[in-house]
Amino acid sequence: MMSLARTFTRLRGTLQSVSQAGCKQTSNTIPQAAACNWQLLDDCFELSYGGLVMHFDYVWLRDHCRSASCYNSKTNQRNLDTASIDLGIRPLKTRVDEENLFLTWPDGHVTRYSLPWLVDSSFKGQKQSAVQPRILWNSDIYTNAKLPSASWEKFMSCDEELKRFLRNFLLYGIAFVEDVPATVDATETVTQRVGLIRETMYGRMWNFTSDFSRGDTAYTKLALDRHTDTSYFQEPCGIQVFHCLRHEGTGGRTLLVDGFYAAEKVLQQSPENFELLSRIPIKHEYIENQNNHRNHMIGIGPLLSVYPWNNEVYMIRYNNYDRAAINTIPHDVTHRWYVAHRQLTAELRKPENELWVKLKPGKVLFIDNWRVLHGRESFTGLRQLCGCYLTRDDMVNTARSLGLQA
Ligand SMILES: C[N+](C)(C)CCCC[C@H](N)C(=O)O
Ligand SMILES: O=C(O)CCC(=O)C(=O)O
Ligand SMILES: [Fe+2]
Repeated sequence: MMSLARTFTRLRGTLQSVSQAGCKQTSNTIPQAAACNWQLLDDCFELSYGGLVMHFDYVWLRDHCRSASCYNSKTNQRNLDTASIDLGIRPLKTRVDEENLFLTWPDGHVTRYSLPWLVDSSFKGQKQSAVQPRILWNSDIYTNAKLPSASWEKFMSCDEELKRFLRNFLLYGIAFVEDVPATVDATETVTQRVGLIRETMYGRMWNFTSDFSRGDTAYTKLALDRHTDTSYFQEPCGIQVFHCLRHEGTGGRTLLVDGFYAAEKVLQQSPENFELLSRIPIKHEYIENQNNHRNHMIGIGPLLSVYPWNNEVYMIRYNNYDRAAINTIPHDVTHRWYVAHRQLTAELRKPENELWVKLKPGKVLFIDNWRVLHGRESFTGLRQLCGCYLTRDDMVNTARSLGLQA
């Protein structure tokens, strides 16, 4: 027997058309309405609008009803119990005007969707643009952009200055504030404009020298190759803040490399390698048994975390020091993974991709630890570095509150 839904197969309409349940096939062609066409397909609703052909699942459409009974617009939360929707639901009536789509459901409930909202909320609309617009850089691109540092006084008092800073930070993954008093307190104050401090086993604010007070190479005078921090967390810290309060000696420059620029090169040259890096979960580990610090952290995730619908990278974990035994894949895949890792490493190590800066008292560096790798040159003498980690959610939250896309 033909289901009721089947009778709606290929019902179609255009702007201002009204189709009735039971019409086997309707096709309206109002000339001025070319901008909006719709069609009730067997398994989804097809909408052509704003230059896009979009497909909406019927359950999705019922689930996204923003009427007062289905959605609390004061709290912006769904009231509707999604599990109560008939999985075979179809609208009985469809109507479109200049700005909206109206669907009438079998129980008489009417849902109104604004057409631009449907575009924003559709899969096609999402695929059209990056979740996070970025400018990928090598040393020349970054240097030629001549990005101004923010200045402490203005940064603390003026939202426009904070907005400029965050816009650059979101685009490039690094940003500086200068003229900050060379104290831990002022460093903490400056970070609080951006987001919330993420306390870890290293503390809230840290202030360290090469005294090996903790069981990690960071607490020595040795060079550190490019890496991301806390790759051994299930959710690595979003932002790293560095403020060099003191250095009486030589060396100790900071190395910065855009991990997404390197990942993009891998994608262009070898999609298979990119796929291995984005699909294969790898463990990172932090084991500390020293000076009464006992920690064992394990984080599992691919080197490149990507959105599956567009391959956009949103996080890189790259820390060869902290990478744990690879036991998540069989040996043949392991070998292919090493080939892919070698290609990513070669890109990350190209001298033209390296940005070297000497941190000085007063100059606070913010690093997107999900994107930009850092390292340091070996050094001599007393060097004191303070800083903290910040949560990424709260940084983008601040950015959104200032009207930035993030
Ligand atoms: C920044 N601070 C000195 C506190 C900690 C350094 C942590 C270093 C660790 N190997 C990692 O890469 O996560
Ligand atoms: O000493 C430095 O400049 C950075 C060391 C480091 O990588 C870290 O603390 O995370
Ligand atoms: Fe580090």
